[in-house]
Amino acid sequence: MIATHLPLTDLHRHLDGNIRINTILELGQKFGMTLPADTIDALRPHVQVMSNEPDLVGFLSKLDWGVAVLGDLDAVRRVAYENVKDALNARIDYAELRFSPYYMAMKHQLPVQGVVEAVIDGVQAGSRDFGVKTNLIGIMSRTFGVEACMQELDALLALKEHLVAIDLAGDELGQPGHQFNDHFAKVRKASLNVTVHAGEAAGAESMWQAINELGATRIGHGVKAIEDPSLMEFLAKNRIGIESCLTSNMQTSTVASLEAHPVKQFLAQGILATLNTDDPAVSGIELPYEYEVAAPQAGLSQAQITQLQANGMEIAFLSDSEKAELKAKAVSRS
Ligand SMILES: O=c1[nH]cnc2c1ncn2[C@@H]1O[C@H](CO)[C@@H](O)[C@H]1O
Ligand SMILES: [Zn+2]
Repeated sequence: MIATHLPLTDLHRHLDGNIRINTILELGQKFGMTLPADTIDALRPHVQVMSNEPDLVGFLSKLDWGVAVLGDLDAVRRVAYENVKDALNARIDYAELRFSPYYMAMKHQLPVQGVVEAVIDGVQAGSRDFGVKTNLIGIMSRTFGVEACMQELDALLALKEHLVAIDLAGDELGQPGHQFNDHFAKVRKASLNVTVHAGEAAGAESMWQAINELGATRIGHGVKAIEDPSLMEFLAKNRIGIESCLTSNMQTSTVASLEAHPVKQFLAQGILATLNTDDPAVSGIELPYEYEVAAPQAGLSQAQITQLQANGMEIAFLSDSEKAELKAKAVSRS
């Protein structure tokens, strides 16, 4: 269950992994594109994971149609705006929405910095209209290599005052973190926070690299920490947050089952783990499902689930006063 006296956060949510199926259909039509199907039900298996994928890369291919229909910057703005409405519908009080402008720009060769501007615009409008507090995290999509990521980073840093952090996502096995040391030196110089997808497809060494070389203070997924007791200790002691995404981890075959997910051990160790969605539309889930169905299936007690929710406020990229304001609001409504 979700505790109403605490703010509900989603700190790991890809807005380009959360494009509504009917929006994909409408935009596909608008831009005269041939989609693999022309009804919601027939399109679903092309854009949503229906049964677990064999690996991360198989899972990620399900995001491709959503970004392929972004034919102009208005389409980007629409998708960003709808994401905030979706967050409201999921009862989220504070969302950190992340996006990869290069990936979103790719199919129709949109200007990458224009995509960043359109996302900022759409999310600001959504936040205002729907009353959900949001921040943005810029993603470098490692899948497309070192140079594309540098271009992507430059477009993001040009608008850095609208971002709270930079992330590295995509093919962790094919494009290991050490290739991105220079990129993250720039990120740190720009005084942005660092969160990195690590320990999802690759092992604990990828998490050590993200922390020690890239400067990550939070880790996306981090499932493989369980293989390294010294890393588990380090995460707890140094308050490195873990953004857990239970259903996603099953669908990418990172864990064999929810029961086998290490999030319980993370909490037992005192690690600041949190519950998040990853790619809601692609996974076919929302945050309440993760709290009410996935977390109990992962063997978590109500007290542990509430701990995960409270941890969201600990590791959010917010100032102390912003956190205090969100907490006071939650207490006053409960
Ligand atoms: O679970 C995930 N693990 C790694 N990368 C991901 C995941 N979900 C989405 N992306 C990646 O994030 C970018 C879009 O925001 C894309 O690069 C997509 O492949
Ligand atoms: Zn992710």
